[in-house]
Amino acid sequence: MSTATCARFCTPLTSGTAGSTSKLTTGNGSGVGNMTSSYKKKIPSNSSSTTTANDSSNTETTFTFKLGRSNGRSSSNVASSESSDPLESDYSEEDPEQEQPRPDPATNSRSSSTTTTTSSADHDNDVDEEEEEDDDDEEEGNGRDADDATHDSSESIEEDDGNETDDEEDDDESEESSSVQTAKGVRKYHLDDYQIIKTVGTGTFGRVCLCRDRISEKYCAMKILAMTEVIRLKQIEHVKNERNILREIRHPFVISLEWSTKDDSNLYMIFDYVCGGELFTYLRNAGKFTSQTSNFYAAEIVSALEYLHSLQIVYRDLKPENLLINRDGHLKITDFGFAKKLRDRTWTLCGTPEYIAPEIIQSKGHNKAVDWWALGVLIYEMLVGYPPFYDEQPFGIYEKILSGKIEWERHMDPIAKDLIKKLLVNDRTKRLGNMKNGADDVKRHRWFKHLNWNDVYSKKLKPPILPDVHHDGDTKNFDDYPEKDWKPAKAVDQRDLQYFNDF
Ligand SMILES: Nc1ncnc2c1ncn2[C@@H]1O[C@H](COP(=O)(O)OP(=O)(O)OP(=O)(O)O)[C@@H](O)[C@H]1O
Repeated sequence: MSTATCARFCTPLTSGTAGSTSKLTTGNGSGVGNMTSSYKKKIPSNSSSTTTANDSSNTETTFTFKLGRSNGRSSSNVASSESSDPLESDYSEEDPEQEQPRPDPATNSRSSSTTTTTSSADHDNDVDEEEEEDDDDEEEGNGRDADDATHDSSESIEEDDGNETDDEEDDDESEESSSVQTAKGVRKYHLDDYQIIKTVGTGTFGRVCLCRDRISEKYCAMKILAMTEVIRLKQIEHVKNERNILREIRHPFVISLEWSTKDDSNLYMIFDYVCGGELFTYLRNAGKFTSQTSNFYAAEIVSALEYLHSLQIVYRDLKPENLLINRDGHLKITDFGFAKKLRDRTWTLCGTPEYIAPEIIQSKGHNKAVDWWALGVLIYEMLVGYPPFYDEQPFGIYEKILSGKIEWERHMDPIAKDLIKKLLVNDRTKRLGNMKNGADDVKRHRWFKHLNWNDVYSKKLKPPILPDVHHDGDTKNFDDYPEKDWKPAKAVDQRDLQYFNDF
């Protein structure tokens, strides 16, 4: 994500009203326009065939949506809270001009994002209904998810986080000085250890910079999130989830969090620097990938999803923008801002319109199955060059997702097509990856039959693309962001700082 405007938008998903744009400028957005135009050209005006791949449930759900700037790259969505917290009340901004969805299949880039939530009444109904039909639920416990719109306040966040991933000892230490982190047991970290070199990406709340660790001399990426923005956009829970989950995980195809801290204005997360840039860029430059190339990336994602799901973590934001290519050509999944540790289904509507699963739109509660749906969308997009459900407006995208109709290219690899069809099944109890054999069903699909999955995990497969980089700190694969655009974030007061006590 390297766009000028906010990459995440929140929209309450409630009956009958239309939301509007919330424009959040955080950078200059250079380098995105080309992507947009090449994407536009690739949206077909008609297709060779259309099939219905699933049970195409009807829905009478009406929703509001918030429009952001279309720029060829999708914006992530965030879940909006219906909390009465005054800190959160100014988030939505009305824009009557944007009220009507205007589906136009022949145009444009990936749509901007939305954020939606559902009413508590709906949730209650859904719980009963879904518990009967979803055979994957039992293993995820009985607790109602803290992302439920009615519980999406900062209070519930803290309760949730405390039970799930927090290490109290670490929290105390980082709170005191923001210079000590004991997870590795050997080093005292301090922000001054990091020399900021250059901005390589922007996000909803701030930016990601290339840094040099003065102690180890390693390059790393520092994600800087302005606390005022995190609070204003009601993303306290998601940001804490992100940090807590990242602290828990380690996998070859998942970004590694080295350290995190805060001061009185920003939250900081230090990651390995992945110098190859986003898969999105390579895909847009190539137009589409071969079946072999798509297979390679899909296999690494399957390996990562299997790992995350084994920890009851649902990722919820799979898309080419969040897949970085390392210098060795292997993937690193980044941006765990929507990741969620499951105890049961979760209800918050978040994700990116083109990648959202039907059960999210229908507010049925959702679980790991949403990641397998998104994998189907991703494989399609890699092979075809654009996503299977496309419209200028999120509303139109949602309609297409729910219709279950997929347009297929005539010359598409039939085995890959078969896998996509089995992933893009509306009924999640019949979706590959979400049935009783879990990820094994995906791994055993014919499209992957040539693979040794241990070799995949051990990075023994030959990467199809090696990024053009000259050294580990090379930034040529990232857009340029004028550094003078950045103003120091405002310090938050003591009361607001408490929201981040355990960060
Ligand atoms: N470890 C990394 N190495 C190199 N670049 C990175 C790294 N992490 C993030 N980036 C770059 O910065 C961009 C923004 O990162 P990220 O998506 O994590 O931020 P975000 O604030 O969560 O964004 P969003 O608001 O879109 O969710 C990425 O798309 C990527 O281009």
